[in-house]
Amino acid sequence: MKKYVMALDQGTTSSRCILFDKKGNICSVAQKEFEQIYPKPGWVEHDPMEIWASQLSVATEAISKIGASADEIASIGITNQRETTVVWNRETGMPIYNAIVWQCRRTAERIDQLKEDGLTDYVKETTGLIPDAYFSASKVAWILDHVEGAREQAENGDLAFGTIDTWLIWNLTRGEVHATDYTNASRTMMFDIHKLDWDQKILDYFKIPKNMLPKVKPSSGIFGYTEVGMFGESIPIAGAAGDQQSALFGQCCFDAGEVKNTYGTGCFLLMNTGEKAVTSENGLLTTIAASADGTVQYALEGSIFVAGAAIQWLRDEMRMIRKAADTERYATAVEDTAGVYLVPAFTGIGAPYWDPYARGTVVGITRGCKKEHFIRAALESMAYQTNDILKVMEEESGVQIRTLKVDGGASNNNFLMQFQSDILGVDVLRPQCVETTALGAAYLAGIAVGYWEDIEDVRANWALSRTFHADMTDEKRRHLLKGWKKAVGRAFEWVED
Ligand SMILES: Nc1ncnc2c1ncn2[C@@H]1O[C@H](COP(=O)(O)OP(=O)(O)O)[C@@H](O)[C@H]1O
Ligand SMILES: O=P(O)(O)OC[C@H](O)CO
Repeated sequence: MKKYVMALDQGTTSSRCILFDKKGNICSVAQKEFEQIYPKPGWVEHDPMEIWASQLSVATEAISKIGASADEIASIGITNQRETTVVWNRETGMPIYNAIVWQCRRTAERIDQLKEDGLTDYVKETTGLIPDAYFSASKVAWILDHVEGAREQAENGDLAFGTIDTWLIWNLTRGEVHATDYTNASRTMMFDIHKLDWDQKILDYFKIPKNMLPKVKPSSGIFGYTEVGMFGESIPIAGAAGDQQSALFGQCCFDAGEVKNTYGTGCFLLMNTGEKAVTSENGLLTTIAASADGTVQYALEGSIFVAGAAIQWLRDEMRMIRKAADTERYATAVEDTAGVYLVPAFTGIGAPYWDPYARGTVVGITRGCKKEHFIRAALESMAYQTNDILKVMEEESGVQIRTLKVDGGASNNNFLMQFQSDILGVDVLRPQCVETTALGAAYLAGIAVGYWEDIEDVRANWALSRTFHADMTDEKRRHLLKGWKKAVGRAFEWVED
């Protein structure tokens, strides 16, 4: 009997595997952090082999932890950090360079060139994206330009490109399947989100041969089967979606106008806009949302590059805290930040400003500034950045957002969620399961094989854990936001010559 659906959640800082049952309960979980490689300031890489090894080992661990067997697993759903780029040799299966991570800024100048070449509007209209080093296209071009012999090999058809979903599918099927889904393709800046095909003009511009690219499929459906020896039984890989689209699905935001915000390494606010691809004039992205019935749905997205990563920075580099959860205790030990603002623009700043040359800034420090104020300012920065996006989203979608569904690691922080509600002036809803990214992938894979019937079947699983109600005067909110606006202004164009 099929008891579980397996979700493989390959995030920016860790690989995770969760086995869910029919009610959406977590039955087993295994997680492993992996190395972040910073070869130069502003550059970020991962080792693709470590990503694959960690993902496989947590999958095996999650199964054995509860004594499950592979034949009890109905299907596998994959969800992943998006945009991160891997190029490998089809014959050997070996990457020709480290994965260039979504946060990496090395191709910022290449994107400046694209803008000078007058392609900004074309890229926006075709891909829904604002040209930026964040997306995969310029990363693939960088690898082809900098790895010896790579361009020639690519032209001969010897190389394959993939985002992390594609890399995992390739390895799970031992090189049988080279595929991605619509949501991941929509983050490459090479995919026409209206025609649902790779865009030849952009490929030509970056000199990327089309033969490197994976086949693009709906997010829910059979991608392939795991090789028998891997788990002792061949399991269908029946779902794949970028992690933010997967979280939107896992939060059951199936209808136009529904919104979620995920507080992970970065923070991503997505609104389902249904069959309509809403174009933003103010720094939001148009992207493809995951759906279970093969129809294409769209979303508006505000991407914040640094959220929980600022907390990791406090832990690992500043050594101010021992673990992320300690931030709540420090933040509530003081009344406010004593006027301190931290703008964590470590890798430039994303929506709605899009300045790749912005850098991290701390302002407002006085002699009385304590560690507690600093930590509180780091948490508050997530809420301020979210507010910047939510206001633009309301304006552009014409939808007034009254409640915000939240998830991701940092949504466990009660101080942050209360402050978020106060700053937005809306109710913040935290579900019982904040692993919605993995849950979304499980739903996509489970619906594809009939483990769940349809979206109505899974909607019943969504359960509220806590509502945070706004409790701040308008005057105080205005005062705090005014300070934030000034602080963000100080971070812009820091490293531009
Ligand atoms: N209680 C907490 N308070 C603040 N930040 C937290 C807390 N718990 C986790 N985080 C932050 O959330 C992030 C982990 O969330 P997760 O959803 O697992 O991220 P990802 O999928 O990007 O790896 C880390 O950056 C961590 O610093
Ligand atoms: O690893 P996360 O959860 O912060 O997500 C990363 C995003 O997919 C980047 O676009």
